[in-house]
Amino acid sequence: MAAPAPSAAAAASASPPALLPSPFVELVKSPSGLEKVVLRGSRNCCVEVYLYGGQVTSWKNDNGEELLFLSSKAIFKPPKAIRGGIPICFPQFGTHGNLEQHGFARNRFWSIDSDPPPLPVNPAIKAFVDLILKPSEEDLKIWPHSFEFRLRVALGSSGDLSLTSRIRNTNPPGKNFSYTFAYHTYFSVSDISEVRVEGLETMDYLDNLKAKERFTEQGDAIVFESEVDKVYLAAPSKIAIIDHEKKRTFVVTKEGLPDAVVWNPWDKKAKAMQDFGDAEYKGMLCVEPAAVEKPIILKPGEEWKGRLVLSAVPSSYCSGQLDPLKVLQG
Ligand SMILES: O=P(O)(O)OC[C@H]1O[C@H](O)[C@H](O)[C@@H](O)[C@@H]1O
Repeated sequence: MAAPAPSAAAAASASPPALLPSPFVELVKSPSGLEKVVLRGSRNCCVEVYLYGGQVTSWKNDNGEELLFLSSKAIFKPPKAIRGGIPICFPQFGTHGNLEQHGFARNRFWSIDSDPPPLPVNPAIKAFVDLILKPSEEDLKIWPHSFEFRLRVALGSSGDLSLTSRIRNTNPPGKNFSYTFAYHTYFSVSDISEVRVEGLETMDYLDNLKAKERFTEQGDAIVFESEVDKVYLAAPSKIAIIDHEKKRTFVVTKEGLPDAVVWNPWDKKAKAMQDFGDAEYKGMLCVEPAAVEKPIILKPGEEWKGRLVLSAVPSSYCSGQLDPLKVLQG
């Protein structure tokens, strides 16, 4: 049976400087009392990751502009997941199973992993941190599987943010497990009605607002005029979110994650959420690389890897010069 994951306080006291050897990586206490790791890049580029949830809550570019949405009403206290940034949905996405919505990884305390198994060296990485989550005795009662979930959060020298998840089945022989997963990424946008998403045209999707019924998207880029909650199936590895007003394009690259969820709660649902401002739906959009339709199955000893890379590039697309292929092929 796996040892329970240490609490945040234990993780901090067990964090000698050797755990965070780089001057670009720092463990700090936030005003809420929760601990976060700060990754610093060139100029004002910076990423913040809470040990609570293993959750990225902030990603800033060279100019110090925030690129992720974090609600002004976010609650930084268990058992609620933090509203915004990049919550990790594991071992269940949404209501696709018997666990609580989006699983439990997003409201558990992760630890800093001082000795992770190696990942391919990427010379473009400026600063990174490795976190780990193992199930506690309580977790094993609700999901009776032993696992090691390793998460690397890395800030590239050009300001790209990457998240690499490695999930290993550490059950005894013969005990497979299956799970669904998502990087529930909240992007900050200037005005949702000025945003369009490219890469999901003509894709099939399950509509969460219509009892998960399957439909096919039309041929145009996706725009937003009302509540959206769709799981696009077998989506391409690159998706672009084009913010006309900000003249900014987010490029989302995903590996090992076939699906992509698109969510905006719009006005009515926004009002119903305790940890979300009534009008905040106008300034956010979730595009979530995910594995939802076909659960991932791991045998004991097997490891799965799922990766997300985010970059924010200036766009001149408001001038009508957009070549979608350039965006989608990088
Ligand atoms: O409120 P939460 O549990 O964080 O879920 C927020 C949203 O997450 C996903 O995008 C789901 O597709 C939505 O159905 C859900 O409403």
